[in-house]
Amino acid sequence: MAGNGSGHANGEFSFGNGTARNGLAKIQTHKKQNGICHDDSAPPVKAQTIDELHSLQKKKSAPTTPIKGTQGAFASTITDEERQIQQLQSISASLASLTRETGPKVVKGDPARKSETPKHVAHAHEYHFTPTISVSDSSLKFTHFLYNLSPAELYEQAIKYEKGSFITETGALATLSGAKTGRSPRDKRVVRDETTEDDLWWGKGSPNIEMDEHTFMVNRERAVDYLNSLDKVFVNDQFLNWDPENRIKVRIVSARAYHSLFMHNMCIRPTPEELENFGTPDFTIYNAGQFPCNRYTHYMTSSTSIDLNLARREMVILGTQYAGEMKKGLFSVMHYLMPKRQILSLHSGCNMGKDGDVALFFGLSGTGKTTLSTDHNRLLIGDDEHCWSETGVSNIEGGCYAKCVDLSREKEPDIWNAIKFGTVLENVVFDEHTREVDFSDKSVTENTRAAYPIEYIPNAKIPCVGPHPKNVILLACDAFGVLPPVSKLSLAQTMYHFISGYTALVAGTEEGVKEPQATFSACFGAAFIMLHPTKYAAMLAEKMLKHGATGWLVNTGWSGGSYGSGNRIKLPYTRKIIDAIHSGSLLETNYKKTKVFGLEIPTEVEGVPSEILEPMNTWADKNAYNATLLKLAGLFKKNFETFTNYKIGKDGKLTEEILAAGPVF
Ligand SMILES: Nc1ncnc2c1ncn2[C@@H]1O[C@H](COP(=O)(O)OP(=O)(O)OP(=O)(O)O)[C@@H](O)[C@H]1O
Ligand SMILES: O=C([O-])CC(=O)C(=O)O
Ligand SMILES: [Ca+2]
Ligand SMILES: [Mn+2]
Repeated sequence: MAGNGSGHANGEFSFGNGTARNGLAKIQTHKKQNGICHDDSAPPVKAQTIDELHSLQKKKSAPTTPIKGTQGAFASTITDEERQIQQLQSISASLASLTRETGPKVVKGDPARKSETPKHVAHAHEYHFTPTISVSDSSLKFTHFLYNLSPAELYEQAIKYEKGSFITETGALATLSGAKTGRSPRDKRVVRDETTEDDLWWGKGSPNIEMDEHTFMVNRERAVDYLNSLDKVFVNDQFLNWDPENRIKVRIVSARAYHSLFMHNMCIRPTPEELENFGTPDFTIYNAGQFPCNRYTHYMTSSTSIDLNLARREMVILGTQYAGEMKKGLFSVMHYLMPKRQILSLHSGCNMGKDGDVALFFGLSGTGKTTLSTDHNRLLIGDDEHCWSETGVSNIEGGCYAKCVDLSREKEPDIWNAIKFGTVLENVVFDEHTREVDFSDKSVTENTRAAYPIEYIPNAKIPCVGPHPKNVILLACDAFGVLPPVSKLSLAQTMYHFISGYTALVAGTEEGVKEPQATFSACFGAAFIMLHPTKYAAMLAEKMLKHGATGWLVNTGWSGGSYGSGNRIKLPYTRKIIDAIHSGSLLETNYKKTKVFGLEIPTEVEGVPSEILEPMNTWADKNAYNATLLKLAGLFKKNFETFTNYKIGKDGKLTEEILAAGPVF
């Protein structure tokens, strides 16, 4: 008040007609002077101190279910207090150091927030769990855990404690993933034991690099000790798979609010009721990504290690903070668990037309699964990971993970609009003052990403399930520029291309890849599959046959020359092609067969210049085109050699057909 007025006991101020000594209008302190006074007639706050005022600001989240036991005979008799204690025991057990055979002392809540806790909820923070054995200094310490925080709470944690966290102009949380801005497939390890020895795919081409159980425990201990040494850890209890019969409960223990918010967005978010009855998770991730693994540990070849133990149902992350490791680590787990139940797990996007026609979009990183499955005219079931069961398709995740490089509002409006409060923006560059994001800036990485809950896409199909697919679209980003923009595939060709999994890997998603290069990745996701590719291929063939799905190969890559001389096919053209597949009109048109690959290409597609449908037309140098075509065909052939000794399904005939469906030259 000093300098421009004087307080009055009743808190009213007004400017009168008189002039004060300093020449300013004299302040009158009378009540209600002809409406020129401030309308401050509300009663004052009911607080005597600042702390009390702050305690009024927050109220206890409404209990979602009344305390059980008051609901009659069918309700369980467990009290709120017992439930809290069970949760503490469960989390202490998760964080147990197994050599010491004891969990840490755990306390729910933020250690920094104790004084701010409203009186009436303070008791909740007093619940803690103390195990009986204590053998070292670390057991004298409490580990605070922040359990399934809301996005708003996670924003506060990130901004307060994590360097590189900022709110962007549209309300997203910009974060940095540290030194690693893509996955590290060479640092992934899988425990080889009696079961996995026989079940999993090992050896050449397989993503499963072995480690033994003991080494896993060494790394697990390292991660758990690191996490327990912190002031606090984040715990997310969530679900995978929208198919209620095959839902998996996952727990993610992490050190960063960024990781917790990422998984909040990417996994399925339980309702408060579901959370109350969560119980023991089916799978647990220990993300100690800020802390390296010990290079002197057996099997370790760098300071990064992502370790999967299927028997223990656990994953440990050391030495990388790239959040995609968690998402794709869980996907690997699903690639093991689901086929055991005769359910096919797929690295694909999925959407559905208004008439219930479902399309799958397979493709490696950067080929367009997210971009093309996010379609304003169709319902989005999911952008990256699905299951195909006897009852139809279901999304594994609760969110989308879109590439943001060169994102534009015009070309991808739904993704653009999803970048708002709650969305995690990884490694993007923004204006330091306005916080406007520059999506063309690749200073941190080319692999910039947005992770948002699926309901941020306006036409998301919730629950994310649908009937059996009608179209199976294989996306390839062909850097050689010789594959046609679209071709119709026979079942054998679909299998051939599915097993081949060709693309030009777009820079950035995997560490160390700076330029696009030709890649073959079985089932369009060799980095995530656990069984031999032919197992998934046989299931896909069987399902496509049974449900009459049509296969398509769509090149979202180069036209008019290879990478460097030609250009990437325009997104609006690809969208027109996809529209024609969905509508069924592409089945009606005329086709001709290409040389070498034997692909059926349409002579016209509405909205697409016909001359680009035949790649040779777009190349100025026809000899160069032919040479490049043969070069790519040779690469396909060489890649497929490793599969020629395998039988696909029970049918020897299909295997022969698949082998014959490759390039002939
Ligand atoms: N013709 C095209 N078709 C599809 N995408 C295109 C095309 N031209 C350019 N793009 C760009 O390619 C990128 C495709 O990335 P997208 O996020 O859809 O990949 P993804 O298959 O979902 O990969 P990931 O599995 O890594 O998430 C987007 O940035 C998109 O704008
Ligand atoms: O895993 C990632 O980082 C991104 C992704 O979706 C993929 O590579 O398929
Ligand atoms: Ca994607
Ligand atoms: Mn993916």
